[in-house]
Amino acid sequence: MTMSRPTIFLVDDNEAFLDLFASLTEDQDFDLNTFDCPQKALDALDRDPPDLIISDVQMPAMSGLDLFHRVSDRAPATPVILITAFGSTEQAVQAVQQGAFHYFEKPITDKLPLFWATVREALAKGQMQRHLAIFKKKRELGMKPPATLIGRSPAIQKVVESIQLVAGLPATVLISGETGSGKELVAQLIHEQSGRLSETFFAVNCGEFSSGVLESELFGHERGAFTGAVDRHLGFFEMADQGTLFLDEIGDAPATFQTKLLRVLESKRFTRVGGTAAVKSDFRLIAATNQDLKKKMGMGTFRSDLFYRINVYGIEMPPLRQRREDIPLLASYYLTQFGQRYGRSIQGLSEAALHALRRYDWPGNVRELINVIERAVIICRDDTITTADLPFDAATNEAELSDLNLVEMEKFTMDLALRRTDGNKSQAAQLLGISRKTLIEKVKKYRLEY
Ligand SMILES: Nc1ncnc2c1ncn2[C@@H]1O[C@H](COP(=O)(O)OP(=O)(O)OP(=O)(O)O)[C@@H](O)[C@H]1O
Repeated sequence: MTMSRPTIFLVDDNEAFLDLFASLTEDQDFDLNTFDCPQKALDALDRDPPDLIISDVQMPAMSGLDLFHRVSDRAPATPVILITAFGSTEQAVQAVQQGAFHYFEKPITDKLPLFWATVREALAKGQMQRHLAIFKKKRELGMKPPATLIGRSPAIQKVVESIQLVAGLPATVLISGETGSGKELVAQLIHEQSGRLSETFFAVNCGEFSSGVLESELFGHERGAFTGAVDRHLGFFEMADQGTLFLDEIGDAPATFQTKLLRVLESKRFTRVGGTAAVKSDFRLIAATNQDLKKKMGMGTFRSDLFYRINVYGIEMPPLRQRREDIPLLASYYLTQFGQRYGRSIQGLSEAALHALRRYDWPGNVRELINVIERAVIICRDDTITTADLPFDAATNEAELSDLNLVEMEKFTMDLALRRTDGNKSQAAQLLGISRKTLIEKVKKYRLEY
């Protein structure tokens, strides 16, 4: 299924008509495949469904009406236009009553403008149905607002450069990093900057589903593929055509799925579960993992050929504790966001609260920080968030100060002075009563970043 040039199957046992039709369509904006026998058309449909089928009604092996019924079973979204000769109009009318798109009486040469208009309408309807299926799914999943990557640390700057470098290339990207460190956000940014034709970005967590469900979610399934498959279901591979598919926790993908995924990535084709038709889809894959895939490869639980296929370009997300200078920026960004959401006008965080945030190790990374800020905004009674609004034990900095040793006390005070002066070292040194030179030395020693 591609959105560029549509494909039309023309089925007629009369070869002269096939030739005539082919010559009429030379300058039309679609690809025409002609079949002198309906069975051949059905076989081709199983391999690669067209966007429209135009068929004669009276044919020896199978009537156009039968062909229409079989098409509705195998590819219900494919519109069918029937062409009738004298004497077979009744069958065509019956087919239209049962859902065929339209019928025309031969000769069509005397009504070509109307015929082409109908063909275009049928193609548009087919495309609209596919768009609608994708649109519905997108609405179901909730459209994501544009991604914002906060952070000025060198580690985040490196990530931003990687995104810019790889976004426009068709390469598969593997993002690794701890949970909540922003892997999905980076994937979304790559998608936004990739210029992919469609705006679809689908995220699927491979660890969330059992093997069977994962396959049916990604490959889709045909009606009757298994108990409960009452209708055809489009999978994410198909819906992400021209867009981006983000496979999170790829390390958790079951072995059978890994094998099938490798095949899809190599051929860009797949079949729906329970189906035989080969479906084409041009999606860009971004995968993510919070596990060490090389280790899993060593243990034999992750296919090495799949690893090399997805790790064409790797991006490593640094954990938040390794870029503590981003914590105040993230905290204030999300403070504003939640302040607006909950209708609270909170000015900021107390020095001690900010200090506690900077000291904490954030095993849940940015996601955990967001939760902490949201909770703080909700419970905060004043216009400033204090350590009392923070959940973790280490937050009680005021009480904890007496426990700090002298070095930590010094670090804390310098941190405070630098923040108060917006990082102006001369002013901070003055405030602390030490020389600028000493301050610079200590800043370096304690790795205080401003
Ligand atoms: N640098 C950042 N700036 C702003 N928001 C961020 C940043 N990094 C992460 N976030 C936000 O933190 C939350 C968690 O990020 P995300 O879902 O991308 O993490 P993840 O690494 O994919 O997590 P997991 O491994 O658990 O799937 C999201 O709401 C995301 O928008």
